[in-house]
Amino acid sequence: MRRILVTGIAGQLGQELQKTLAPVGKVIGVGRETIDLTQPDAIRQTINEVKPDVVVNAAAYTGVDKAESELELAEAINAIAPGIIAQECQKLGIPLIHVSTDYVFNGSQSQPYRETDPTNPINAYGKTKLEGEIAIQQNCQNHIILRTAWVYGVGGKVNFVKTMLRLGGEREEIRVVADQIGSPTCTADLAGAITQLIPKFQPEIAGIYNYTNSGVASWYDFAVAIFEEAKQLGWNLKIQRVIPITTPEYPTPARRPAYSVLSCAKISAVLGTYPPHWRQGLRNMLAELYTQTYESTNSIRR
Ligand SMILES: NC(=O)C1=CN([C@@H]2O[C@H](COP(=O)(O)OP(=O)(O)OC[C@H]3O[C@@H](n4cnc5c(N)ncnc54)[C@H](O)[C@@H]3O)[C@@H](O)[C@H]2O)C=CC1
Repeated sequence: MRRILVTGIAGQLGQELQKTLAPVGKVIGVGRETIDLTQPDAIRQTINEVKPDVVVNAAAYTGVDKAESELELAEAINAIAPGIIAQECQKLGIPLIHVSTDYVFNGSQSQPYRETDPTNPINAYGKTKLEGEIAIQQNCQNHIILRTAWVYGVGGKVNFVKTMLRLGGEREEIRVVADQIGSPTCTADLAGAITQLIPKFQPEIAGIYNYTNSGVASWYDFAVAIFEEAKQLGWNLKIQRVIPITTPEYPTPARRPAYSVLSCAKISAVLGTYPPHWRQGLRNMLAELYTQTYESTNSIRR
């Protein structure tokens, strides 16, 4: 049976991969305690001990704002570590599937970014992720770099959906940025795509791919949809009004691209299907989260 080493197993994507990858191989999931990506020797040692048939790198420094002041740490995890993983995969002759981001682009385009469009990150996180992509391309022939965006999942400790549900339970009114456009992407669909890619991998398909859910939204649209769908499920929320605001009205340490829609035509040709619409992904995620949240409350009551 194929052995799949997954880094970042405790992250929102990692947790989903643990579930979805089971039918295509034996998952060896490692978290920060087993393989600290700031330690090159630990990376080399773990890969050589596990002897995987494929590596999925789902670990990353994902604090977009904190990366502005912790550049060295972000670089170690997002730029240097992927290069070392890539070297080990190359030595073993195995494929590496690595997850990257829409933040490699500056967001000035008004049509979906294709894999070949010029990169130009506008924040520290995006720069470190781009450096990681380059390190992989230079060190491992059999790579898939999967760029995604606006990721959320049931397993995440913090993500936009969970933040909205918390705030929506506390407040009647909330202000959300309406001038940044992207495609909210649920980990279940992203992990599903990675799961499909693994058995299909051949050296001829190596390269960069975009994968997000279909359709576009602003953070404001996304928030409105979260509340609509959650209320339909019976979620207990106070929220009455979502107010659209502009990016300058919600200043953050890191700049964010205004437009980060990614074209998924290339990966759809490989998978034989387009990604589901983001609203469907959201509906599925909320249904699962609702069951988890309210089932555990019921069991406490009992
Ligand atoms: N969350 C998002 O909106 C987006 C995420 N991505 C990318 O998707 C991938 C998955 O991200 P998420 O699951 O959302 O992130 P996450 O923050 O939920 O998980 C990242 C994982 O990496 C691990 N990690 C951090 N530092 C480490 C270290 N020094 N050594 C070992 N492990 C370490 C963390 O413990 C965590 O489990 C990442 O490559 C991220 O850059 C891309 C676009 C958007």
